Amino acid sequence: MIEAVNINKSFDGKVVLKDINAVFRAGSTNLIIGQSGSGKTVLLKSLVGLHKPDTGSVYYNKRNFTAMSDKERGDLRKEIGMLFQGSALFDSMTVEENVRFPLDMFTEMSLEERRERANFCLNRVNLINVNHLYPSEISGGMQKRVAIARAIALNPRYLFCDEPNSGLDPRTAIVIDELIHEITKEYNITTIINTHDMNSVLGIGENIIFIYNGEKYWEGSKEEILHSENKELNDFIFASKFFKTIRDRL
Ligand SMILES: Nc1ncnc2c1ncn2[C@@H]1O[C@H](COP(=O)(O)OP(=O)(O)OP(=O)(O)O)[C@@H](O)[C@H]1O
Repeated sequence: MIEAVNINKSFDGKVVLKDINAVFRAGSTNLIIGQSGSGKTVLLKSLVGLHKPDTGSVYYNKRNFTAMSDKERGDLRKEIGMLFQGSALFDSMTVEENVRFPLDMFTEMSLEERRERANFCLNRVNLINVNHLYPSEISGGMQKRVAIARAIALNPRYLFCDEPNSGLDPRTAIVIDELIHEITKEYNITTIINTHDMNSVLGIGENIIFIYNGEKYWEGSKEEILHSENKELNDFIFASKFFKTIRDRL
């Protein structure tokens, strides 16, 4: 579980996050949604320690991350997997080397053990016989799977995903969402996902937080979101004609 308590963040006097309180549960896909510029990325970066909140604290399973020394924070980061926008694979490394990378960096495992673990993770995301290929030789959906395999290589307790299905066709996007959801359940990971994608919201939104102008305006599940009375949330989700039609039929 990750808790954000009274998080405030400004840049050059411009308030970007206002008193955010949120609980992100283990074994759940927790989604942060909101329009462009609402503060989702700044919140995600504040949770993971890439931004220091001006005030407020972040707790990882009751451990106060904000108050930790650099060394303690560094140790805790080994429990965190990250899935960046655009996969962020290393172009000059093969698929297997990409997945092995965190194991090479942060473990004392032998080469054989690291290769075994990389293969286990690649199998888990249904990638077989592509170990020797380079990222440019595989599809965008496969690149995302490699990035997921790399993110779970160290057995993370926490997984952060920034727009995990950006750039993918709708069908592949659903496959990637479902994979993240399955892995979250299987390993009881606290997963936090930044997204604009309403398909993700309705597919895997177990706990959804809606940010509007840096404030948390709404919180609920995918079952609740289509029935919300919150005007700003409705303006956001029903900006799409498709979802408006769905609501009108409910
Ligand atoms: N390092 C920074 N310095 C100054 N301002 C910043 C910085 N990072 C973000 N901001 C500002 O904070 C606001 C929120 O940005 P943020 O990237 O969190 O939005 P977002 O909701 O993630 O948008 P998007 O969906 O487009 O990625 C924006 O006005 C942005 O310009």
